[in-house]
Amino acid sequence: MRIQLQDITAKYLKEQTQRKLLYNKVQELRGNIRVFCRVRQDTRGPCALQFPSATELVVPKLQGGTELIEFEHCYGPNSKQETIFSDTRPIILSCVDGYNVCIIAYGQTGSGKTYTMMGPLVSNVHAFIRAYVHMCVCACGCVRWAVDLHDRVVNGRQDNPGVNRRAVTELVQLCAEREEVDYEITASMMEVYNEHIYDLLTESRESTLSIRQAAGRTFVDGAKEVRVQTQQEIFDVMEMGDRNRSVGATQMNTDSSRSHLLFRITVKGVNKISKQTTQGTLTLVDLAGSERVSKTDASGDRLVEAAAINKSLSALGQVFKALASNAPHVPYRNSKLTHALSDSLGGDSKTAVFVNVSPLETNLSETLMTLKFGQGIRKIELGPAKRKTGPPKPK
Ligand SMILES: Nc1ncnc2c1ncn2[C@@H]1O[C@H](COP(=O)(O)OP(=O)(O)OP(=O)(O)O)[C@@H](O)[C@H]1O
Repeated sequence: MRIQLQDITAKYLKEQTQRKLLYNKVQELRGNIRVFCRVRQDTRGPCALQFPSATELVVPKLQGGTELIEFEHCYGPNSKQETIFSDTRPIILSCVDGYNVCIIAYGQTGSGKTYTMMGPLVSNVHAFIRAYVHMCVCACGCVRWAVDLHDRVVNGRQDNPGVNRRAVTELVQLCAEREEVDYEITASMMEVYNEHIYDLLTESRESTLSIRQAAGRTFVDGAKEVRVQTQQEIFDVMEMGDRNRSVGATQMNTDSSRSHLLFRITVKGVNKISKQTTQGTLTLVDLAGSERVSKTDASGDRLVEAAAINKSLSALGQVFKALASNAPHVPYRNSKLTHALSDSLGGDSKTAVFVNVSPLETNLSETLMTLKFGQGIRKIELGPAKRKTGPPKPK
């Protein structure tokens, strides 16, 4: 009887390992780094881009003529948030399996990065007016309903969530489905602002965080890690950090994010039967907008911010370029952003990049620059990702 049980357990573990390897192989064949293009909706003018197929877009060139550009998927202005997430969903399972996964939104200021990652933000005034009207309408007894409605209106992100919330929902669900594994999930949230890393989960902005290396891993030292269990707990952490983010008005976007946002979820698993351990991370990155200083009319603090943003984005471009050319040295340390992401970019991880662009003709030169950046990343052929597993934990 005992031998029979051991046999079944061994068979089960073998099959489980084979499933993970097979799944990873499928992901690798599709590419460890995938680039998607999203063109935002903008009612201020017609869309200057065309979409001949799901993977192609045609852009007018500045000097005349057009250019056909290909991505893993091109999402037009009417694409829904759930469609945007559908291509990214499969790599979330890789994180649960013990790989580092990184999802990045890149693009010009106001091109829809935060919309893609977080979801729409209902402006405070708009939200207040709508909530007030609903409160009045509901004053005759349905207070509870009115309060619920108010909460939903204030946070449009709950109604039409972006990649971040959908990724969290998927991750929590996948962990729950694996009854044979005990998972410990922690969340941290940081921003890189003016080449300094700030912990968004602590209120003080007096101290900055530094990056360290230990046991072959690069990590942000001292970043607060919050133990979380449910989807709602992760959303609460996200909202807490989001409130502390540096936001400023630029001429291109009144709610412009002036920092790079890094939301990291670490998933540690211990298989109850084999005691094998895994550790994967899911890093969700909403980059600050790339912008031409002249166009945004930046001065003073905004100018300093713009210079720091452009410097770190160009460092990110250099990292992708080095990876694309298989260079022996990848300059991760050229900026705080790339240094903090070094474990999540490169051969050891799986990355999805959304290049966000505007549909308007007035933004064509930035759109072309963004698309070129995305094309550069597409050239990268990353080696097989390494799964982070550990020996069985002692009983
Ligand atoms: N696909 C979309 N559909 C409708 N509205 C959108 C879409 N994408 C963006 N917007 C709207 O455009 C505005 C700018 O978007 P968002 O703040 O996401 O840009 P961003 O790229 O994050 O800008 P920044 O780099 O300045 O932070 C917001 O009001 C947002 O609601």
